[in-house]
Amino acid sequence: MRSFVVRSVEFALRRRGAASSNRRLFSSDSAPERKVAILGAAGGIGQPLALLMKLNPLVSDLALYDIAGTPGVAADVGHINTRAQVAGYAGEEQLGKALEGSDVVIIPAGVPRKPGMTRDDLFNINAGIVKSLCTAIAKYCPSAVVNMISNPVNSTVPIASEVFKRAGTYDEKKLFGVTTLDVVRAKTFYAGKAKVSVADVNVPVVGGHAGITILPLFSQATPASNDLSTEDIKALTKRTQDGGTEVVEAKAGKGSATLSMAYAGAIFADACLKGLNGVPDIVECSFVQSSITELPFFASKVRLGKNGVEEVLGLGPLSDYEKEGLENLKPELKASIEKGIRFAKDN
Ligand SMILES: NC(=O)c1ccc[n+]([C@@H]2O[C@H](COP(=O)([O-])OP(=O)(O)OC[C@H]3O[C@@H](n4cnc5c(N)ncnc54)[C@H](O)[C@@H]3O)[C@@H](O)[C@H]2O)c1
Ligand SMILES: O=C(O)C[C@H](O)C(=O)O
Repeated sequence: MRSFVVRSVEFALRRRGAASSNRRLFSSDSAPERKVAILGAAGGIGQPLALLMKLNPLVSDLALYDIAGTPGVAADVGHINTRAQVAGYAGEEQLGKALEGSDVVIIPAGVPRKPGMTRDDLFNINAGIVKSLCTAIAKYCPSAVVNMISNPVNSTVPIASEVFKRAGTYDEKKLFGVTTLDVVRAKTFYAGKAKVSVADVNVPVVGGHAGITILPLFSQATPASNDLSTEDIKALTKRTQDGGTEVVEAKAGKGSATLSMAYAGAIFADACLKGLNGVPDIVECSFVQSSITELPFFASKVRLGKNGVEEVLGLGPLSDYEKEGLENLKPELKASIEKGIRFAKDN
């Protein structure tokens, strides 16, 4: 059972982007040492994400940090017989130790939505949490790649950029808003509707990570489907945009997506690690500093490499419906970005 689970996860992770010649190079025996820290590791996302990162053979050290509860999570996950050495850190006084030497820091710390809330309603609590965690990152591991999961991502990423700028450590190539869950959802919903194998599907999702700022580009979905009507595409777009709310409502007050988010976070962190390790042609969608539109941050396909972002890829050809969606999302995304920047400057 153990080897089946580990091999399945290893296979799934390697299948995504690593050429077969790289498989041996990045097996657990010869992969470079890589430390990954998860901040918020005792939470709904943090715990399953800790499990998935412990199963990733590219991770040599896994630091699990939260305000409380991490010694138990670390003891539990640490008994799994895979490569990563696990350590739990609880409380602010242990944050520095958790971060020191990290190559990748994943941040799912903060409060999740309840039914009736928008992601922006989380701003007042999560902005301060993200600001203090990023201040510590700037101090203890200024060169780390940062994967921001905490909502509202459209504002928390700009907050992080301002904190790093103020500390003199900002490297735009190393700051990522994790929008992989939007891609995961778009792939699942498209495969179901187009009746194609979900394992073969690709759908870029651009813009941001909230409501209409999430813009799936089904006109670029592969394999292409001629069977989908305009109404089908509109319904798929709306379901992808409302995917988070669908989960929040189904959980009825017990939080938002955790398991699918942990999966998405593990896929994105794995892509970052592969990029750092020099695996070629690693492309994922992410919310990054960007000049492909007039907005300073934007989610699009990004090529990952040894320094983080190697190239921010363009939008490609858009349908008229997508062009309209792009124009509609800009005012909301701009306001969320500016709100984050203002918060960081004023606090
Ligand atoms: N980017 C995405 O696609 C996406 C998807 C799902 C959820 N989220 C967001 O992720 C965040 C976490 O969601 P969750 O369901 O895991 O919530 P949760 O409440 O289950 O867990 C959050 C954890 O963060 C910890 N925490 C709070 N303040 C902290 C601090 N200062 N330092 C370290 N840890 C701290 C809490 O103790 C808790 O363990 C939310 O903001 C949610 O909206 C983002
Ligand atoms: O919807 C949420 O509040 C959580 C997350 O952003 C999601 O997309 O599931």
